[in-house]
Amino acid sequence: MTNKNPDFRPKRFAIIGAGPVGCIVGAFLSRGGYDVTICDVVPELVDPAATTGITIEGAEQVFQKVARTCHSIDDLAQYNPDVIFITVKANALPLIVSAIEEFYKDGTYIISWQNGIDTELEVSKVLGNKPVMRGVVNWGCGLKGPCHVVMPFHHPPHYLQELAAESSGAAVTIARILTECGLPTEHTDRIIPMVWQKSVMNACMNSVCAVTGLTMAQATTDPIIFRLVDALMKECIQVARGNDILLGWDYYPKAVEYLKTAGNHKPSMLMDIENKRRTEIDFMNGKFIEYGIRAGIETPYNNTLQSLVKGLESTMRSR
Ligand SMILES: NC(=O)C1=CN([C@@H]2O[C@H](COP(=O)(O)OP(=O)(O)OC[C@H]3O[C@@H](n4cnc5c(N)ncnc54)[C@H](OP(=O)(O)O)[C@@H]3O)[C@@H](O)[C@H]2O)C=CC1
Ligand SMILES: CC(C)(CO)C(=O)C(=O)O
Repeated sequence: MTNKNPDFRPKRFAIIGAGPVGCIVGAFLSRGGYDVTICDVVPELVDPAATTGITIEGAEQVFQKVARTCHSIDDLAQYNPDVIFITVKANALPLIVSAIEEFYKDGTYIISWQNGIDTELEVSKVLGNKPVMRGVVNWGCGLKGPCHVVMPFHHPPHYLQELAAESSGAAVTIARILTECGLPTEHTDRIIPMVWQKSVMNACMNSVCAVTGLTMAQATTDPIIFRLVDALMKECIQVARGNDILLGWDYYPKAVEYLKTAGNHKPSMLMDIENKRRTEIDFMNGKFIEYGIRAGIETPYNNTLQSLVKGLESTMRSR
C-alpha cells in the first residue's frame, strides 16, 4: 500500500485510562522509546506509572516507567500528543470525546482501543471520521494493584483500521510502531468483522462470567454453564449473518478454542461488577439485541443476559 501520510512520525502518545489495558499499551510504547502520558481520573491508580513504574506479569513480563501521568483530559493538551489511545470502558466515551474535542488539532489521531460494537462511532460522531481509528485487542488482563497488571494470555496479532481512507498511512505507521514495541498489530481493511468476532466472544463470556462470578476457564469447563455460552455464541453468529457481517466459515471452532484457552482470566465485565462499576453490556449483548431487531432476528439469550447484568448494576447502585 502507498503511504498516504508519509510525513507522519508520531513521537508523543497519550493513553486515557490507567486500567490494565491502558497500562499495557503505555508500558510497551514507553519501552520502545516513545514519550507516553497516561491520564486517569484516579491519581493513586495512575501516578505509579511514572514514579515506581508499571509491572506486567503473566504472558508478558515487563517493568517500565512512562514519561508522565495526569488526572484530567484537559491537561493532555499541553503535552501535544500525536496519537491518543482511549482505553476506558465504552460507556465513558461521550464524556471523554467531548473533553478531547476541546483541544483536538488536525493531525492528531484518536484510537478506540476497546471492546464492543460501534465504539468508534461514539468518537467519530463528535470528531468526524478523519482522526478516528478502531482497534481490536487480543489479550486478557486485570489489575493486581495500581499499575500492576496480570496478563493471563496474549494472543496477537491485534488489529487496527482508520475510518477515513485518507488516514490509512497513519494507521499503517501506528500498527508498525505497536508491533516494533512488542504488541504485534496488523493494519486491516476488515476491522468491522474483526470487531464482531471479538464482540461475539465478549457477549457470551463477559456477561456469563459477570452473572456467575466464574473465570473463563471455569465457565468453559463447566458443562452446564458452557451450554449457555454456546447458545449465546450461536445466537450472536446468527445476528452477524443477518447483518451480512462475515465472521468466516471456521469462526465457531476458533472462537471456542480462544475462550477455552484463556485460562483463569476474569473478564473485564466481571471485574466491573466486583468493583461496583457500570458495565459495557450495552456495547456487547445490547448491540446484538439492537442488530437482531434490525435483521428481524430474536435474541432471547442476549436479552436475558442483558437484563441480568443490568439487574446486578442496579443492585450495586442501591448498595
Ligand atoms: N480487561 C481485559 O482483559 C480487556 C479489556 N478490553 C477492553 O479495553 C477497554 C479498557 O479496559 P480495562 O483496562 O479493563 O478498563 P478499566 O475500567 O479497568 O480502566 C479504565 C480506567 O479509566 C478510568 N477513566 C474513566 N473515565 C475516565 C476519564 N474521563 N478520564 C480519565 N480516566 C478515566 C477508569 O476510572 P474509573 O474506574 O474510576 O471509571 C479506569 O481507571 C474496555 O473497553 C475493555 O472491554 C479489551 C481486551 C481485554
Ligand atoms: C474476556 C476477554 C479476554 C475476551 O472475551 C475480554 O476481552 C475481556 O475481559 O473484556
